Amino acid sequence: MSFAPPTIVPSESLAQEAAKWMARSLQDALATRPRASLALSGGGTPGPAYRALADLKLPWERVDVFFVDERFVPPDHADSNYRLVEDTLLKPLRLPSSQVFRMEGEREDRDAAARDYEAKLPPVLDVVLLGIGPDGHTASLFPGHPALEEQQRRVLSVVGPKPPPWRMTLTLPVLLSARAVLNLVAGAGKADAVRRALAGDLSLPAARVTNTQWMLDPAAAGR
Ligand SMILES: O=C(O)[C@H](O)[C@@H](O)[C@H](O)[C@H](O)COP(=O)(O)O
Repeated sequence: MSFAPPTIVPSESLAQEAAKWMARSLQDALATRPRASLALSGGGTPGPAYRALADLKLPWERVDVFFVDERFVPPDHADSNYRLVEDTLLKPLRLPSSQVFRMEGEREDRDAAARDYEAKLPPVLDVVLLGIGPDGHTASLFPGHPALEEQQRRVLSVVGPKPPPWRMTLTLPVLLSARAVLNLVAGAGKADAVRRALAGDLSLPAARVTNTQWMLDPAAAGR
């Protein structure tokens, strides 16, 4: 199976275009269902897209926010994906906590935290925002890690090479069953990983999420 052709967007409008893609996908889900689920990644790339999304008009009272992955740090830590999403999306929208399903990175028992998150996840996620690392990881699914082969568990705690090392992540079956998935990528440092993933190099975890639409800036598309 191959990917849909990537969308290439000027760097200055990447955040806005990603926000519009998320909004459209949420609207599509809400057209046929009472509520929609949105699962978000961390990292350095998506913050501006979340800020742009917060400015878009949507029936936010019908949207539930989930997480693709989380670092095992407290929610107010600078490395917390929750904190990123809180600062850029949840606070600007004043989204009530009843609509926010956080991965509990502050827990000592990491496996129990992952199992508890499985219980919170809906059967199918409507909209998922991913990123890719220069090594081809996506979510906190790293190249060569046994978590990549997981078929039963929907959420796992893993140790990865990207600091901070302890992570919680959705697994491939969850990502592959999602209704709309975007991989948002910026910068020349990702160009080689993007090229290899789009060419179907399955040693890259991002290449395994075959239902992904890619949105790249020209530097990330450079190879
Ligand atoms: O929390 C995380 O680290 C992620 O969710 C991770 O999968 C991220 O999307 C990529 O590493 C890209 O991250 P950057 O945007 O920082 O390059």
